[in-house]
Amino acid sequence: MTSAYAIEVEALTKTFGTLKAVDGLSFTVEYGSVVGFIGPNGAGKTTTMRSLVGHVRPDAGRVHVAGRPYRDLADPLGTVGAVLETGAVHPGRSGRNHLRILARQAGIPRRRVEEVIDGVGLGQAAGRRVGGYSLGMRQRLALAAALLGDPAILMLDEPANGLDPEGIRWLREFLRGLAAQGRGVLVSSHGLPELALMIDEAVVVGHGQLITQQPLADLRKLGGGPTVQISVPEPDRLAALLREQGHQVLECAGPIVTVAGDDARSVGRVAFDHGIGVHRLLVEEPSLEEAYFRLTTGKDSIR
Ligand SMILES: Nc1ncnc2c1ncn2[C@@H]1O[C@H](COP(=O)(O)OP(=O)(O)OP(=O)(O)O)[C@@H](O)[C@H]1O
Repeated sequence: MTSAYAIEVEALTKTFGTLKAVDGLSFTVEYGSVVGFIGPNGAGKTTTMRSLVGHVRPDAGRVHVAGRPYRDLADPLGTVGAVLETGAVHPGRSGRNHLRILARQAGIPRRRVEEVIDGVGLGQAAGRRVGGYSLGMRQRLALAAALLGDPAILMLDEPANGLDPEGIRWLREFLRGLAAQGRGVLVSSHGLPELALMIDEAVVVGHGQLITQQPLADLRKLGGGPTVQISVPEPDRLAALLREQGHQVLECAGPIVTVAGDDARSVGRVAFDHGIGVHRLLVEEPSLEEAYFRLTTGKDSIR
């Protein structure tokens, strides 16, 4: 490997007319990790990914894959595989034929086609016309194409879009597997929760600028700490009693009292000791959705 980083974006800026699609953006992706590239629609994710594979010429900044600009790579297909759109496949061709044509054009041996078909679990569908493929199968086919050159770096633009829960689960396992083999993976999405179980780190962007790059575990904490939610017929009375006992009551809304921390047992005990019937008692873990919302509120950028 020629560089410590699979992907390195430094002070990238790209303007279309008067619109700054990407504005001084910097982040990195390490080998052996899956990084989520997350932001609202129009935040500049696709433009950044297209810059990384030379489809877009940056106005300023540095976009390196495996330590170099894409155009300077000796073996581009063997270095980085990108799934930036999934539409451009001849509908009358079978998935296998589509992959064979790509392989022939790139001087990749035919047997590799069967390997990638197996790798993405296209199975029987490989022999069928692409026109009849579901969105999930199209995604697998696009991934297979990106993997033809056995690249150490993968870039996927919104791969979770339109996938059912089964498809998302498959994608998660698949990307985790690629990272476990030491590959660096960048995967974009407009929501954080969708990627929660797939990624090690998140690069969050808004208006073409970096909001934060953090490990997933740290982002979770931004959603606030855990809370105990207790539903009772006398919420105001219970809230007062809890405060007397030193609990921090965060909210009293309808029948539900929300208490900071995760000590459901002692919250329940206060209700029990004072003869207050408990309808429901649960611990809410800090939510990624909340963290993402806090980070991006006011930064929606459909431009
Ligand atoms: N070729 C282009 N010409 C003009 N404007 C463009 C071009 N490509 C992108 N843009 C604009 O740049 C901004 C950033 O777009 P980009 O597609 O990079 O964002 P994104 O984060 O990928 O959003 P989405 O999730 O909607 O794809 C948008 O306002 C978009 O309309």
